[in-house]
Amino acid sequence: MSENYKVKLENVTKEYDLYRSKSEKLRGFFNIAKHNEIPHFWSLKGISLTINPGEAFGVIGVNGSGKSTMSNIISGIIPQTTGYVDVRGDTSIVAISAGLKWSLTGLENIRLKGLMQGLSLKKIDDVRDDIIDFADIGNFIDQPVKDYSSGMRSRLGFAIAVHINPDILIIDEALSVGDDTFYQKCLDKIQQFKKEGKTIIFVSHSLKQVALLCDRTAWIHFGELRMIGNTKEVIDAYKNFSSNFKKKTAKERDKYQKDKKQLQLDFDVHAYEKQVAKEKSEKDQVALSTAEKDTHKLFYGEVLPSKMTKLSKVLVLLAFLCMMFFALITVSGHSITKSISNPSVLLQPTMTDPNTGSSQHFK
Ligand SMILES: Nc1ncnc2c1ncn2[C@@H]1O[C@H](COP(=O)(O)OP(=O)(O)OP(=O)(O)O)[C@@H](O)[C@H]1O
Repeated sequence: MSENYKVKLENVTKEYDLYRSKSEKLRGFFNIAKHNEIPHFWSLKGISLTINPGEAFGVIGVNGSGKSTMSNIISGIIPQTTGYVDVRGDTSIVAISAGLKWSLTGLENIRLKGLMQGLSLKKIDDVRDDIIDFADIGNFIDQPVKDYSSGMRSRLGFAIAVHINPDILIIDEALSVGDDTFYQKCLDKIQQFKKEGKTIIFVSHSLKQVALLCDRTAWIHFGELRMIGNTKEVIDAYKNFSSNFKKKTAKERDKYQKDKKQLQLDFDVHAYEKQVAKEKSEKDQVALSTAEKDTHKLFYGEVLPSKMTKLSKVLVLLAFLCMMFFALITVSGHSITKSISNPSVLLQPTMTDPNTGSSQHFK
């Protein structure tokens, strides 16, 4: 029987290349940069967790710990670097920085998000007024979103996300910029969602809001899952960490953060894969070679390479050579068959006589 979950992550990592120039970016894309030339940062270092249907799931952690990276991977905005991601149902994300197209008006954004979610134009028209009512941003609905305040963007983003009826609602820090009245309205809507048995992923620095809303919570710490479980227990452990951290001197705090970030720069995904395979082999009592094969499939089976592979490099080179060949044929004026049977004629361009139309070779 298949497991009953809404979201499953297994050994999910996310690597960012820290390019320092456009030429580095280009070389990075074509995968021709020298080994270790471009620094890498591992925003996630192997996250495994499941989120159950109908659960309100909290995600907490210090700034830069990887919370948004994880929620963006779950919502499909960015791909993982390795690992298995299974999301059962439509997701809708409300985040301060995601979702709305800034050059479009509020109304156009409603249509766009609705269409992207697979709603018919009729269904979008049906919910449009509810969204406008909920967002309560007056005539600004006809203005481009770039002219909105952050609170107004948050209102519209939240209103759209909850009215397009997603199976999984992801809220990433989006309640922190609204005023009190709107915040209460959002809380009521989230509670209604919970009652309807929908799944909610709630990313927040507000431990009070997480405690109020979430059944289970994950604490992400510098790219790793530090703790997962009952919300109160996780929040207590996090508060304990924070109060101990505050007791350290500024120098100690700085060193702690630098060391953790360095571990994210030095993370070796191949060593991690080997370690996962070894643990799998011991746990499932299977040969190491079998576990290594399974682990490799789990890590890379559903991941599209973001850089050029050897095969794509060869294909691009072939396409380039073909293009050059046909360009030379055009310039030389010889026929394709003649050029293929004797490519050296490409070096002897012909000249067409404008009176007779006949061609002659240049010597
Ligand atoms: N596009 C990117 N390129 C390089 N590094 C990135 C990129 N996006 C995120 N990061 C890095 O990944 C790490 C995790 O970022 P993320 O936004 O997921 O953290 P967060 O826990 O949501 O932080 P916050 O609480 O401040 O919102 C950070 O160190 C960030 O600098």
